[in-house]
Amino acid sequence: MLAYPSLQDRIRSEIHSVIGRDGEILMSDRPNMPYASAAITELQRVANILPLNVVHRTTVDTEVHGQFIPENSHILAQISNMMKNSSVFDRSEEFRPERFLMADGKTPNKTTLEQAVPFSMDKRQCARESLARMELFLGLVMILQKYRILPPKDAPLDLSPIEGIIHIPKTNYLQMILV
Ligand code: HEM
Repeated sequence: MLAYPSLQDRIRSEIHSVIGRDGEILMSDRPNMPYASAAITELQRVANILPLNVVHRTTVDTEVHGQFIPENSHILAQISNMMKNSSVFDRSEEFRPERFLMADGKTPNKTTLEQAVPFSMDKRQCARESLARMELFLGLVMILQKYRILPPKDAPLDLSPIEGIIHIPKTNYLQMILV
């Protein structure tokens, strides 16, 4: 998002129209901020912190789309791969929050949303997904309400992650401009 200041401006104008420049953000404001919500989903799609899911195991012989998987197989689902390569994500390398909204710019797009699965899916999906989603929403809104974030002044922006079990951002000395 840092690489797209105009997109930040669009989110900020949505924030200001709902809670103003100095208002306090509440979770009950989220339904009125469809663009900010879509931008967070897009952020998690393109910059997912978990490159691979955790390992699962089949407890019975299983078949997925005609592919037989015997009992006791270890399964490592590639969440990031799905979010990059699913056919519902048109021009998937581009950062476009609009892909999670219908043409009216407000209604959530169920087709794309159901393929954005940073928290995995079904019974073992992230146990604190709702808490993480709250933290992401409140944190992002509180920052963008007050600041325009720009890339470092004297160095190139490096958005490539430190690779590991989870992806960690590299240090970048950002500019935070009060708006
Ligand atoms: C952006 C933040 C987060 C992401 C992307 C994320 C993602 C995930 C993923 C992909 C799994 C594995 C699901 C599976 O086995 O298929 C998981 C499991 C889990 N997560 Fe998160 N998580 C996040 C934040 C959190 C937070 C803040 C907490 C706790 C405060 C948490 C608690 C857990 C727990 C307890 C499990 C294990 C669930 C189980 O095996 O039944 N997560 N998470």
